[in-house]
Amino acid sequence: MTTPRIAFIGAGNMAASLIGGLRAQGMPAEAIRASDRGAEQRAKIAAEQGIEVFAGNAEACQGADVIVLAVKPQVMKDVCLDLAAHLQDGQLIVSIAAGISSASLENWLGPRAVVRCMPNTPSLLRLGASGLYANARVSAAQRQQAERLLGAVGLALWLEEERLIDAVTAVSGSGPAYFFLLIEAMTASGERLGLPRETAARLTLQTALGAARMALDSDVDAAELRRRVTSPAGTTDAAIKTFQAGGFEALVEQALKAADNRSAELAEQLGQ
Ligand SMILES: NC(=O)C1=CN([C@@H]2O[C@H](COP(=O)(O)OP(=O)(O)OC[C@H]3O[C@@H](n4cnc5c(N)ncnc54)[C@H](OP(=O)(O)O)[C@@H]3O)[C@@H](O)[C@H]2O)C=CC1
Ligand SMILES: O=C(O)[C@@H]1CCC=N1
Repeated sequence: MTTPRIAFIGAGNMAASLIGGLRAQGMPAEAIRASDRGAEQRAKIAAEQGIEVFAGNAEACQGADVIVLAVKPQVMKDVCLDLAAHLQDGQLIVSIAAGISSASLENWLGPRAVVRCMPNTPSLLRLGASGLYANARVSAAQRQQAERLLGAVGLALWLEEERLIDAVTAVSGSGPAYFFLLIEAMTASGERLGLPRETAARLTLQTALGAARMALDSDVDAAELRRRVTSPAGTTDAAIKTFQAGGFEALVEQALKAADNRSAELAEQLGQ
């Protein structure tokens, strides 16, 4: 397969993560371009990634095979309405915006092949996790292009139903922030228990990495791995009981439900 030419509309956090991952995977800088309304943002991504940047979104899309819409959901409608007249036949639209349906995108852009996906920021390290949904206009070749784009920066899993993108957003799109919160809290607690901050931070991070690696590589599930750490009436047991007494599992469920609801709410508010 020849290298598709990819245009990113919006060159913020997520575009930088995806572009960084694609570049690390060996995609040539010439195959990637980006537009952003901010001159500083354009200069930053051009310097970091060596790609060509544009102030105009339509200009960036000229000749692209794949157009990645990477602006905030709140500006997506205006961006699409401005772009609609400038798109070319056969271009694949890939949207990474939370809560913007493929139907809304087609309302604003006209009938288009649209892949909606929900990546996450570890894509920068090629450790991303994405869910993808293709509308009926997406060809088999375009499906491959989208899978190649997201697969280049980590795990890319297809979804049969678009509504499940909300759940992917709640689990893995927003997910890195939940782990960062736990890392922040464990580091601060370690420090309060007397460890130097740097020591607490390094122990926490290595533990997070080791636990994730073990869970990935193991043939038993996370619950069994947890049981193996937990000696009867030991230290882990004391900590886990404290988590559970505080309603940890119910809180996680509430938090993910809030993210899932917010994704659906954004679709309702911004999709008209
Ligand atoms: N961050 C994350 O972890 C994830 C984000 N997403 C989705 O990715 C999308 C982008 O998020 P994120 O990268 O965090 O956001 P950012 O704000 O970092 O990036 C968006 C960029 O688009 C620019 N922009 C705004 N309006 C326009 C316009 N009209 N034309 C061109 N560029 C414009 C913004 O400029 P300015 O700053 O001036 O507004 C900004 O530089 C969102 O839709 C979000 O839902 C999906 C998965 C994970
Ligand atoms: O917080 C957000 O809305 C975006 C979508 C997933 C991660 N960040």
